[in-house]
Amino acid sequence: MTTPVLSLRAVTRTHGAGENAVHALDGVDLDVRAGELVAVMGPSGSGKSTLLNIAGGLDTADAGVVEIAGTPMSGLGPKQRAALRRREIGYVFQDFNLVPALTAAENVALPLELDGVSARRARKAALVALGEVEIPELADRFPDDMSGGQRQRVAIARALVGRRSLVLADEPTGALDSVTGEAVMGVLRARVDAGAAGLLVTHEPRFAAWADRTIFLRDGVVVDGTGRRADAESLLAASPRGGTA
Ligand SMILES: Nc1ncnc2c1ncn2[C@@H]1O[C@H](COP(=O)(O)OP(=O)(O)OP(=O)(O)O)[C@@H](O)[C@H]1O
Repeated sequence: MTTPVLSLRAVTRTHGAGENAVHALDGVDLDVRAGELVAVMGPSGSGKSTLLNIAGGLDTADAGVVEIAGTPMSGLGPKQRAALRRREIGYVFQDFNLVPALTAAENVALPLELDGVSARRARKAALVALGEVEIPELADRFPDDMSGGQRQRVAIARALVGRRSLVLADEPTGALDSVTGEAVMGVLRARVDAGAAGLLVTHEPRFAAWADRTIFLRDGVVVDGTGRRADAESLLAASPRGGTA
């Protein structure tokens, strides 16, 4: 079997300390392979965003191992980690995180330019990505002059630009009407079918149905259908699309 693009083993993350300690993740095992989209569901506060942040190198685990394409995150210094994030990982945030002073194309080109790609090549790649999310005509428009759905598409184009191998999406359909939400899922699914690995946090079963499998978090633990801690083997094996781990 190929090396997973994302691999988590016994990952634990506690926020705060002492009486206020919150075990946001408690012994999580997960593999996501190229061509696979995994949905993460669970109640508010169950650790979904923490899982995504750790998978994307925005937060670090207290214990356990996180590997991106076989490279342990813990072995990288801050600069190497930032470079890995920019090159390999696309992240769609709940609140878009677009830079208001930059146009759509400039927002999308930004991660490439930060990585040393020339402005011309970065713009070209940004226009391709904006075409993929079907808003090429908005390339020179600023975020404040767009609808929520259009802004979300820009955010997705930014996560997809430059062929990232791992796409992490935290409620990417959150602010959208259902038609636009389905379209966004279609874009994400297409990129995964083209070879990326995808991890999607969603509250909505109809969006999770686009995934190859769904894992459920409760109080920082991956649970099975009965609410008990899921055994690692069932978690690491892919099941049919829309199936549960
Ligand atoms: N920076 C932080 N400091 C302290 N506690 C935190 C921090 N970030 C998250 N938590 C706590 O960790 C737990 C998991 O939070 P997380 O945001 O990962 O949950 P979630 O499942 O994404 O929730 P939601 O669906 O509401 O976004 C929660 O109890 C939360 O209050």
